Amino acid sequence: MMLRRISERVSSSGFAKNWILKSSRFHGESLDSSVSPVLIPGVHVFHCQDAVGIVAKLSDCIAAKGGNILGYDVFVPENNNVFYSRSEFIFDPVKWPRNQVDQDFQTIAQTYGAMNSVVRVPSIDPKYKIALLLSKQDHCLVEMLHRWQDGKLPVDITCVISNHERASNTHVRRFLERHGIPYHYVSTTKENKREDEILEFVQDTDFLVLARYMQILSGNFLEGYGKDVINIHHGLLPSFKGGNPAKQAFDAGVKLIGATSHFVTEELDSGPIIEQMVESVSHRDNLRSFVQKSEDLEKKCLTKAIKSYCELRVLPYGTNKTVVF
Ligand SMILES: Nc1nc2c(c(=O)[nH]1)N[C@@H](CN(C=O)c1ccc(C(=O)N[C@@H](CCC(=O)O)C(=O)O)cc1)CN2
Repeated sequence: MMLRRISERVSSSGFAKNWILKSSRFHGESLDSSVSPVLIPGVHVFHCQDAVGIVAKLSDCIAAKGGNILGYDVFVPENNNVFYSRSEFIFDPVKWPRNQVDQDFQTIAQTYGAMNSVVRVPSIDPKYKIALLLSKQDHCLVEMLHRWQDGKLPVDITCVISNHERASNTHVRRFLERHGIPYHYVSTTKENKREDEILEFVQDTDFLVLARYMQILSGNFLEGYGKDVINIHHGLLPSFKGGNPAKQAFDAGVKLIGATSHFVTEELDSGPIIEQMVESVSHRDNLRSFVQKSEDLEKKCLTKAIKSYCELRVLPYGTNKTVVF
């Protein structure tokens, strides 16, 4: 399943929510780095069959190497004998070298036959490499680029691919050129979606982001790519799948509109949901305000989903759901 890819990646980088620690020291310690260690943040996510003592084992693994847990989320669903956890901790990489962190957690993962066990140390591990795909509208892309530029999106953007051409003097093209990010115009037709060429461009990425890419990706493409693809749908799924969800919602007389970020599966707009955002609408709204409100929601929804994914907050749950810590 697409979501299993998360567990296949040992590391990536990103920042734990609400604190970005370049380094940290325990209270009362000397600031002289030759005396007190520089502590760096790490994140670990774990998914296995439920059993007694998992939290004790995982927290002892961190404490035994002098690590200090700053946050710990656990989820054990009702009537489902599975265990999910996500821990945030700081540690001294001199006392607990990066590869040893992986080995120590892997030993526990083997003990429990874990389905997922992934560690990430933002200040050491390479950032996720992503490619962005879009069609005509570029408001989601621009939002992603600006947040990336502000350092709020811990990724490396390897390229932008679009089935719509953009002149070299446009804001998007000028921004990409300034940052050395290639723009690939891959025109598509109903008969030829040129997926092989797109696959070539994205082979070296960790995951893909569809930022209003209005072409349905084939099962062959998704299988050939073999890693996660995240989409933003400008509607509140599962309602209003497909094209023009804002118009569908307007015609339906809804009082809430929304945006949904989800994993891409072969079936259109049906993959596991990662993030949703909503806003009230009323009889005073028209189609234009529906579209404007939807676009504002989808920009925020997509960037929050990507940030959560990069921070290892998103885990597969059941057949078509996610746990988002
Ligand atoms: N396999 C998948 N591919 C894509 C998904 C997905 O969930 N699974 N999400 C879409 C994005 N999308 C809505 O969010 C969407 C994209 C395209 C269409 C559509 O009807 N496209 C037409 C062509 C439209 C055009 O050329 O302008 C089509 O492909 O026939 C609906 C919804 C991205 N891909």
